[in-house]
Amino acid sequence: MSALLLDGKALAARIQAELTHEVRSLQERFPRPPGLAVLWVGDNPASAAYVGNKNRSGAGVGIDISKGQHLPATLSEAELLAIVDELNADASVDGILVQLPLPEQIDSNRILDRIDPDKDVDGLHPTNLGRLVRGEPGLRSCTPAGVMRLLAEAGIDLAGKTAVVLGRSILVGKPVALMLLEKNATVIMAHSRTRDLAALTRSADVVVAAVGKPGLVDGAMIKPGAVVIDVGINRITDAAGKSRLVGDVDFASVREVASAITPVPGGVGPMTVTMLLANTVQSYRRRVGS
Ligand SMILES: Nc1nc(=O)c2c([nH]1)NC[C@@H]1CN(c3ccc(C(=O)N[C@@H](CCC(=O)O)C(=O)O)cc3)C=[N+]21
Ligand SMILES: [Mg+2]
Repeated sequence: MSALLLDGKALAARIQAELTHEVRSLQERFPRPPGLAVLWVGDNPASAAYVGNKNRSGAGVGIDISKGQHLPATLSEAELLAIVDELNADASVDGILVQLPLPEQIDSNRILDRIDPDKDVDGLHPTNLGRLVRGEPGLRSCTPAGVMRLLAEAGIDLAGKTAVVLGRSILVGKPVALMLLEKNATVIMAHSRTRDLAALTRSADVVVAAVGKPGLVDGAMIKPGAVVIDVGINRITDAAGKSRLVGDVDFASVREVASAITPVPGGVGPMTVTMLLANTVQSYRRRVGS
């Protein structure tokens, strides 16, 4: 058996086309475009591809990305707080995303706490995380939202299924576990201290890997017919000395066992960017009163 490929790139393109249309028709009534400000501090290479992709896609759907900034690695916390304050007060900005990780002189939670929750398109402000825990609508983290959208579009029903989430980060593991729970999955959160990970993953109908370890999940750890979502984005140098992007899942062995699998690249990554744009449009609608 070879698993169905969950094509995030194709789905992202479709949703972005819908967003483009939506933005264009909104602009017939509201003159200003949606505005997204991405703040990237320092030169973390993991962020480079993401920022580039967001800028291209954002501009593509008609979002104004001009308030974004690439800031020096030596920036102080006070300086970053001041920039967030300015963006909070700027009526042309609907979404603010502060790229993580931040340099060590900056406390990321203090920055995230400062973002206006209604502009928090990354869904990381305590108010938006609280709404998620409560099951209320609100801005939701982009990667988890992208995972859920991929599952929904593939018609994968989660009710009563056992879902194992690998990784407990605030960016992915914790929020995706809550979203799976909201769809009535039985959710198990595994992490670096988990004993006998393979026994847990072999019991799972759905595995979401979000750890950042290439090859962590292989075919022997997967129950035949399970759905495997690979959130990992790892840049490695392969045997031929070429740099390439791989996930946390050993794609070759898992695809022979799973019923559906996301590739890396072209799976969850493009969906993350797309959910960010969707959140920006959602925030824009709210702010212009539509
Ligand atoms: N506040 C914050 N929110 C984030 O959501 C966030 C962050 N910080 N810091 C960094 C990570 C990483 N991340 C990616 C998103 C999309 C791709 C993506 O589009 N990947 C493409 C390929 C990109 C390439 O070719 O390099 C793909 O998987 O097909 C990658 C990485 C979001 N992150
Ligand atoms: Mg962990």
